[in-house]
Parts: sequence; structure tokens; C-alpha cells
Amino acid sequence: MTYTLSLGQRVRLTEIESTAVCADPVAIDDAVRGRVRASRETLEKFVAEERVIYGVNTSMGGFVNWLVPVSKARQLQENLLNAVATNVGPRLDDTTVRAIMTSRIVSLSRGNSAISLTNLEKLIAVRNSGVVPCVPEKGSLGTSGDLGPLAAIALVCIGQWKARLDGEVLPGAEALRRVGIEPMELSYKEGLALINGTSGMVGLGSINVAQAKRLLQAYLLVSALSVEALAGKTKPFDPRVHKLKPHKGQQAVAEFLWDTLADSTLAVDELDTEHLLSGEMGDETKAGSQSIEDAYSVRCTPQILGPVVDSLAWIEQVVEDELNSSNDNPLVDPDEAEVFHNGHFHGQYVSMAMDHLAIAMTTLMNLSNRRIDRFLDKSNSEGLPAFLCQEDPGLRLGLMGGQFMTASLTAETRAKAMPMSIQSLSSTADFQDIVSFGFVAARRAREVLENVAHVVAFELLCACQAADIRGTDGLSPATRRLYEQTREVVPYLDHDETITDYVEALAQRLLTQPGLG
Ligand SMILES: N[C@@H](CC(=O)O)c1ccccc1
Repeated sequence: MTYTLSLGQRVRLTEIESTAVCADPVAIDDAVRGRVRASRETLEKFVAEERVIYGVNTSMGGFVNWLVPVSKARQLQENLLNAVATNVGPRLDDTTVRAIMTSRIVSLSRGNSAISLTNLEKLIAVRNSGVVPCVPEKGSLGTSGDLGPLAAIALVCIGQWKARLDGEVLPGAEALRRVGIEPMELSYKEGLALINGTSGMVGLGSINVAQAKRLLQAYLLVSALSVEALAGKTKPFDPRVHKLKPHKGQQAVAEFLWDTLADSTLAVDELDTEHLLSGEMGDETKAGSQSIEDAYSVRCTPQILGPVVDSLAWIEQVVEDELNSSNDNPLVDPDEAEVFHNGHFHGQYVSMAMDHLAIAMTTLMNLSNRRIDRFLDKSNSEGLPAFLCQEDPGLRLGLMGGQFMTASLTAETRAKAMPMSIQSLSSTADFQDIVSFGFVAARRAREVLENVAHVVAFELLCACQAADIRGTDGLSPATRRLYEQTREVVPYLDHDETITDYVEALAQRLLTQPGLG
């Protein structure tokens, strides 16, 4: 289905992801066309008046103070694209490139960048054509926006560099020829308009946020299942106690667990504490084999996932605001009949949001990592067999090895969660002297998410194994659905076998499949 951009509409971040995943075409309406034309005409008027405007009749970056006549505009703009397309490394996947292109189209369609309507429409045509520019992922400062990644895209639009089409890598000119698109011819400011913004980090960020939301949603249900499978107590989730602390996310998580576990007989309502005081002072008090209170990784679930929920809402809002912005310099506002030299290409907001996403997801992973340990350690699992190995323990090692994987991923992920947004380095003879590295932050958040999904997948595997051992009759209806969906992918393990394929399949579902459970 075509996704049409209208003037003044707020584009949802999740729409960038969904249109990129499905390769839905994007389009603009007449009001957008009118506004884009007006912005270009305003700039043309200023050029006729011989005003000095950055990237129009000046050079760029460290050569900002060099005048270049508009008669040389096409050469200047093409030189700009080639000079800054210096990224290296693995090529971004098709979905991410489409999300980045759509994010740039959203920004340019606001009609403040003075790109010609012809060239905006060509960018849209390339985005919709199946031609996917090859974008090496490493090398963006994130402040000139994402010059490197966006220049790789812009070069293909002018018939240079390289692109994929139906799985084949072709020269940009050949790729355009095959889909019947004439290369763009750039006039003054247009190369700059295509690249001088934050659309790289916003495009990749949109995918990260959409996946993080799914993973978090699923994790709330995984948490409920883990509480049941660890014979955890529900009373700490009673909404009445959460009224006593006003954090919204915490309250929402507690309410979810409370409601979900209401019909569970595996989770424990409350201990009958009456007979517990029969011992002498100093005796170990036990309620049968049960502890009086659960460990933090069960009991404090709302207090740990609450801030993750609230953080994600903030992160989504920030990246969505950036998406719906004119992130470019200079900007030409036709209503004000003004040109603004400005710094809207700066990616600090998104950089900090992506760092925050990495921290939030790592927090979730830390929780998951602790629960996995409880599932496998028989002294902490409220009666489960060691390493969830019911049949032939010792001859078999059970699920022991899964923890090696999750411990390794957890350690690696913590290192990846070190902030990028404070790593600024100066470049361009101190012209770009403080930068955001937002695209690097977004790439690292993506890596964090992938790792976290694998750790959560193993917790889910353990929880289902434990539920089978305890008896699944006691599951609540919602956790039973999750259990059954998981059993479509991984069976109860009564023999030792490699779990790699199971964990990877579950992780993929957690990131991409909405509404698990
Ligand atoms: N982001 C611009 C600078 C600016 O808009 O002031 C740029 C372009 C090219 C090379 C370096 C820097």
C-alpha cells in the first residue's frame, strides 16, 4: 500500500519501519509539492538578488569561506557528494537503507530545504524502484548530519557509485537505467539538501525503536511466565502497593503482571506465614521449601522494567520529533521569505536517545541474565532440577551451555552500551568541532538489541522447560499462549542437542513479530 506524505502531518516513527520492511512505496501529496516548489522559488529569488548563501554560491565544510559562482553549481554539488562519501565497512541491509531514504524524503517534503521538486520526486522514485544504494555503515560523524551514508545514496541518484537491484550489485548508472529513472542533475544547494541532515540515524533509529518496543512487550509476558516457572510470588505486584510509588512505567508493569498472573496456579499468591514462627530464634525459617521473599530478579520486575518502559516512550518521542524536522542547513522558509543559516544537522538528540536505548535494553538483559541463572541453579529455583535436566542428569548436561552463551553476550553488550554521545572529536580544521556520533550510537543500539533478543530467547526457552517440569496446567491463559507459540519453535528437551537454531529463531520472532502471546 502506498504511504502518502501530507503537508503538516506528523509521521509516526513506526511507519518508517513498517513501510521499509514491506517495501511499500512512498508518495507526496499536492500540498507538499506546492510547498517544496515555493521553497525552491524563494531560494531562486535570493540567488537573483546575489545574496551570499552557504552551499549555493559558497563552497562547503572547511572551505565555507570560498565563493563559488552558481555557474559551477552542478560540479560543486557533485564534488561535495564524492568528497564526503568516505564510509567504509559492511553494507547496510535493504530495509535500513529504505528507512533512511524515507526519513530524508520526510525531511525534504517539509519544504524548507529548497531542493527542486523534480529532484525530490526522483529521490522518491529511486526509493520505490527496488534500487538499493550500497551504503557502507562506518564513518558518519552524525553532525553534518550523516554526510557519509547519505552521500552514498545521493551518488546513486545522480548515476554514480553502486547499488543493489534484485540481489545484483550494479554501477549506479546501470541500476537507474534498468528501472527507467533518469539520473538527477543537481543545481545549487541540492547535493547539500540530500545529505546535510540526521536521516541516517533516524532511519536506523526507527527500526531500533520498533524492534525494542516489540521485544519489551514480549518481555513483559516472558516475565510473567518466568515468575510462574520459578514459582514466584505475585503479591509484590499488587497494584495497591504500586500506588505508593508514582512512576507510571512501574505501575503499568506491575498491573500487567498482576492481571496476567491472576489465573495462574503456578505463581504463588501469598505464603501462609502463620506456622513459620514455630522455630527457635536463629532457626532457618522456611515455608516448606519456599523462601519468604523472592530474589530481586523476580520481585523487583516492575521497578526494573518500569524505567525501561518509560525510557522507551521518551526515546520514541525524541527520534520521532527529529524525523518530523527540517534537519538541514541552510533552510529556506517560503512563508517567512527567509534563509536561515543554522545547525539543524546536529544529531545530539538522537545520539543521546540511542545511547539511552542501549542502556535500557542492557538493563532488561541484566534482569534476564539473572533469571537464567536462577532457572539453572537448583539451590535457587524453588525445586527445579539442576540445569533443567530432568532425565539422566550427569549423563546429560541439560541447559548448562545456554548460560555460557548468555553470559558472553551479556558481557559483550555491556561494553557496547558505553555512551557514544559524549565521544565528540573535532574535525574540518575545527569547523565541525563538536559532533554527536549519533549514527554510531544507532548502530551500537542495533547490536545491543540483537544480543538482548538472544538472551531473552534463552530465558524463554528455560521458562518453558521449567513449566513443563512443573506441569503446564497451572499456567495463566496469556502465558499458555506464549508457551504454545514457543513450543512451535523449540520442543521440551529430554536429550542434549544444539540449541543454536532454536535460540536464533526465537530471537528473530521477539524482534520482528508483533503481539507474541
Ligand atoms: N554540514 C556541512 C556544514 C554546515 O552545514 O555548516 C558540511 C558540509 C560538507 C562538509 C562538511 C560540513
